[in-house]
Amino acid sequence: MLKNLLPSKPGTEPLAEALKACKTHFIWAFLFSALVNLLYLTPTLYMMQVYDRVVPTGGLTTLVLITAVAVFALAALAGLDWLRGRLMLRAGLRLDRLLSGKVLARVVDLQAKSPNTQALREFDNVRGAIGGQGMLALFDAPWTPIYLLCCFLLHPAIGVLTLVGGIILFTLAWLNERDTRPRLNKAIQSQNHAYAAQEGVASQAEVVRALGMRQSSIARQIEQRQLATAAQADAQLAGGHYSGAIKFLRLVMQSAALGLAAYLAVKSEITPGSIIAASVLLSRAVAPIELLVGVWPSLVQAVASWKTLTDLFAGTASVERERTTLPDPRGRLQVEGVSVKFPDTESPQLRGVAFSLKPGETLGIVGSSGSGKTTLARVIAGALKPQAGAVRLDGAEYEARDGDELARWIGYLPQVPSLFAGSIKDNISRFSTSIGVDQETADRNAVKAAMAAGAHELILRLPNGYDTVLGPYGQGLSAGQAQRVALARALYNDPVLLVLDEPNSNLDQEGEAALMQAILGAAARGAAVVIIAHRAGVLARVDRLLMMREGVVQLEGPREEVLEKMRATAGRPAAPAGQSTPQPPGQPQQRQAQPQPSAQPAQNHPRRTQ
Ligand SMILES: Nc1ncnc2c1ncn2[C@@H]1O[C@H](COP(=O)(O)OP(=O)(O)OP(=O)(O)O)[C@@H](O)[C@H]1O
Repeated sequence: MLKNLLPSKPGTEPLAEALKACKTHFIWAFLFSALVNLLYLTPTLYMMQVYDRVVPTGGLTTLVLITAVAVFALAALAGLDWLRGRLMLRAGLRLDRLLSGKVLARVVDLQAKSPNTQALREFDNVRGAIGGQGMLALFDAPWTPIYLLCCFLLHPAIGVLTLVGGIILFTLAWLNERDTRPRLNKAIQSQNHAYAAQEGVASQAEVVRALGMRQSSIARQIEQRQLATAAQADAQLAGGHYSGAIKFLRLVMQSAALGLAAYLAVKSEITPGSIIAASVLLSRAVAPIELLVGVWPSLVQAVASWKTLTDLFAGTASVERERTTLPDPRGRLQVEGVSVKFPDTESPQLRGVAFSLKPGETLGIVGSSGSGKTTLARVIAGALKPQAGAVRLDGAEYEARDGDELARWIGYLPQVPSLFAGSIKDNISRFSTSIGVDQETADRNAVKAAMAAGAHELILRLPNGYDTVLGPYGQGLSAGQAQRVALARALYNDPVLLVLDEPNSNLDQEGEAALMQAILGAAARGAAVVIIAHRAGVLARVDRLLMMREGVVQLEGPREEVLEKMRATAGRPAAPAGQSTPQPPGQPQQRQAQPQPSAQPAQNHPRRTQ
């Protein structure tokens, strides 16, 4: 089991290194635990001395002496116990310092359908178990055999009683583990679902209110919460039966030890001092088992959380790969046979998409809803990793550059602007002052990007201009304003590749003109620009057009040639029900089912890919 817990898969190195950095803390805490457990024998030995030496002889000097020694030993015990607790707490804090940033980075990098946004909570579970009683209980466990040996030394009968009792207790602890672990795992899962649902509703509270979904969302949350609390209660009840039985058995064993020792003392097989010592020794021998049963739920939760973290790190292995520093790219984009299939879907959303773009060229991507335009934009922006194929910038695969270094060269305006809580200037400069860029440089570049996006005047008209602070999710701007600020953010630091996903969906005429200027400006300085648009205006001056259909590139080539093909295709017989072909940009939408483009194989320009 321990072997499974040690992170060995590629990508989990930071976890292994963090554990290694805390190794000294663990070793010292373990050694101190050994001393603490030895010193726990003090009361036993003290009692034996008092009953066997002081009481029969009335030797008060001896009493003072052994009392002084016992007090000293107990003080050392308390000190060492405090020290080992502190060491484990420090180990937890060190883990936090070494790993919390990396955990957050991995969460951001995770490509899964439902990223584990609770990874930090999972990490806190692990830290809590290390800094709390859980690990100390594990360190105490190996001392059970030592106390057992002491019981045998006292008298074999007392040893046998402790051994039999220990075996019964151990069996109960094992049954407890077997019964409660699946219940606890189920409880943890339901709890995570309930928290995630609650966060989802809280972040969409306005929509929930406006759509009159208050009662239904509360009912759904209560249902999930009830499932979670029922699963928790079930696990607690199952654990409670065992801990109750264990406590009962321990008390019975303690009394049985007293009785047996008294009988042996009457028979003069042990000294009277050993009577109470036998009971104390027995309870020390079984205490770690009882303690372990008590902390078991938190240990199980910590183990589950550790496994989740290991999977998270293994699933994002490429983040910390060593990479050769490459020259600055110029903006030559190559998309080679890219395929994407989202988890839990039947067929791929992108299939063998291929095209290329030179620096300074502009490409418009069109296609009906759900044809895969946004998915392709996400792949080109480096936000989504394709399952097959490659995307290259100046010949180098995206993977060849570190994620942040790659993002430095790409400007991305997603379909939903996705601004963050913070000032407008921080949003435009991508919060770069938080990673050491000086404020003056960041401000200068933010203003430059806003000017390139034609958003400078608009921002100056806001109540606090560039210092206007946005709320969570960038609240505080109109949809059009947000889109223009997000365009400025995309243009920050003059990226060589610009990916704009429906950049004009919320813009007025002035905004659209500014957008056009920004696109032409970026192309003029040599950036490759990819624009996805349903509305024709912004595509009027692109160099090339690419038409998507059901995840496949249907047409691709110089704008006029593709338009001609689309017009020609639009004159063909109607498509089967449920399918539609987008109109050439700039043409009015037809009322009837749209005609299908022909399925002829590709010929010269424009290219046709199936
Ligand atoms: N996270 C996801 N999980 C599963 N399927 C997804 C996911 N995102 C998108 N899809 C599916 O991928 C397909 C392509 O979606 P995409 O958003 O790329 O279309 P689009 O062409 O941009 O549409 P629109 O013009 O409406 O924005 C759709 O069938 C959609 O249902």
